[in-house]
Amino acid sequence: MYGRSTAAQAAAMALSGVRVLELAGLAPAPLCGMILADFGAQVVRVDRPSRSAAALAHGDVQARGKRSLALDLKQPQGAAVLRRLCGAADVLIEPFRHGVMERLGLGPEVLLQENPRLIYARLTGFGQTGKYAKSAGHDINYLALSGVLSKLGRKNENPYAPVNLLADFAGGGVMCALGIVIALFERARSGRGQVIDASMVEGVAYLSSFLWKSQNLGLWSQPRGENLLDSGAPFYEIYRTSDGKFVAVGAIEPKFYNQLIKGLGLNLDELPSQMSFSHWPEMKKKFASVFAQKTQAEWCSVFDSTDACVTPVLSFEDAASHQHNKERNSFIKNDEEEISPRPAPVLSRTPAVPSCKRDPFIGEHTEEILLEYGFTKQEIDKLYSDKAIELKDLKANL
Ligand SMILES: C[C@H](CCC[C@@H](C)[C@H]1CC[C@H]2[C@@H]3[C@H](O)C[C@@H]4C[C@H](O)CC[C@]4(C)[C@H]3C[C@H](O)[C@]12C)C(=O)SCCNC(=O)CCNC(=O)[C@H](O)C(C)(C)COP(=O)(O)OP(=O)(O)OC[C@H]1O[C@@H](n2cnc3c(N)ncnc32)[C@H](O)[C@@H]1OP(=O)(O)O
Repeated sequence: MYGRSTAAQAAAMALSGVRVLELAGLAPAPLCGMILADFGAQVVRVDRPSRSAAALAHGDVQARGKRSLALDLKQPQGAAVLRRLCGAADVLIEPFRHGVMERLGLGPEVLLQENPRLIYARLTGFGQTGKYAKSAGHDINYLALSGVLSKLGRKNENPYAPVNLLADFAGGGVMCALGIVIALFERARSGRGQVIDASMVEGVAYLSSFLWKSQNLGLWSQPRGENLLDSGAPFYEIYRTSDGKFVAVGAIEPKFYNQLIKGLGLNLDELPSQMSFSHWPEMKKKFASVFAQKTQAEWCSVFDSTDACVTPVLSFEDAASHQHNKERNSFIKNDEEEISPRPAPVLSRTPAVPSCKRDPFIGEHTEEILLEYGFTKQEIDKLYSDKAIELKDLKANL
């Protein structure tokens, strides 16, 4: 576990040389920037100066591999700095509601006119147009509007939002990163940037294409929580074990189902057929009573070397130390001993090399970034005295 890579590998990462400006936002944009940084992009997070309450309340925990520049965009000099930075950047990630950037004089027309190669990624909940474009919202709202939330949940219960994983991160952060990489790929051919309208409603809806396009297969013909893959089936369910832990069962195909039945010590010939929907509730009760007779570890020793599709439901701590995950170095540790998932997927020649350094403090790299982007020391001093930028301030994050 926790393998480290060399500087040469870091320099050879797939996105090395790509300059990204990420305007600080809540959960999805930081993930998007972190993915790009993990795969080698030079990501600068543009923070509000830490004097403001909004900056203090930020608490970004997805800043791995990024540097921080504290810039007051509400000041004309601050907005001018961002325009100049965008002139030399490849990607801008913008996490505000539609209209915010336009009010600051930093809309796509302005920035793309100055740098036609710029990829301007607008990561929002509802997108740039439509009735809700200017409304506030969070993951749960986007998930609801996509139609997906209506499918999630147990029988006879209200719909259930699985933390903020689906809209914020999968449909938002990851989908936006995909859009950026696609646009970078296209730019290599055309030499031109473009605007990405990454709506989390649409991102999560797109992720759910299988659900939409499989409706005619009868997979979703029952009410929520009574179908094959939404906890209706006894062989696609989570069961409690005798030590209060859980196992996940996903024995869909008959050959795997047979192994499940064998491992549970049941006799296939004495059970209703696997796909007899009307027997599913009764079968769930039977499976639950059998699983309750052994501990999680005991069930693992029954099923680990079979194809019954039974796995332990692991805590974060147990996941990081599980033999399989350790064998693949699936979790990494940074200089502060924090454990987190290794970037995925693994590229054979140019894998991600996540930074081991602690996250940046707000404004920690303001000066070095501005110098790197061609600002003179005098210009930086002037911006500082005008309070348009903030320099390293370790107190801000203590
Ligand atoms: C479910 C998730 C949300 C999870 C959030 C949690 C991760 C965090 C929420 C609370 C945090 C904790 C709390 O703060 C207490 C602790 C604080 C401590 O420091 C750290 C630990 C904490 C426990 C802390 C921990 C965590 O951080 C929390 C638990 C989501 O769904 S996230 C997805 C949200 N949606 C979007 O991102 C879609 C697009 N964005 C929007 O729709 C809006 O931005 C949004 C999210 C609705 C917010 O609206 P808001 O009115 O606030 O902003 P905007 O309209 O976009 O306008 C931005 C304004 O800010 C100005 N501005 C921006 N940058 C600068 C700058 N550099 N300088 C100056 N000004 C700037 C900009 O000009 C806009 O101003 P105007 O409104 O005047 O135009």
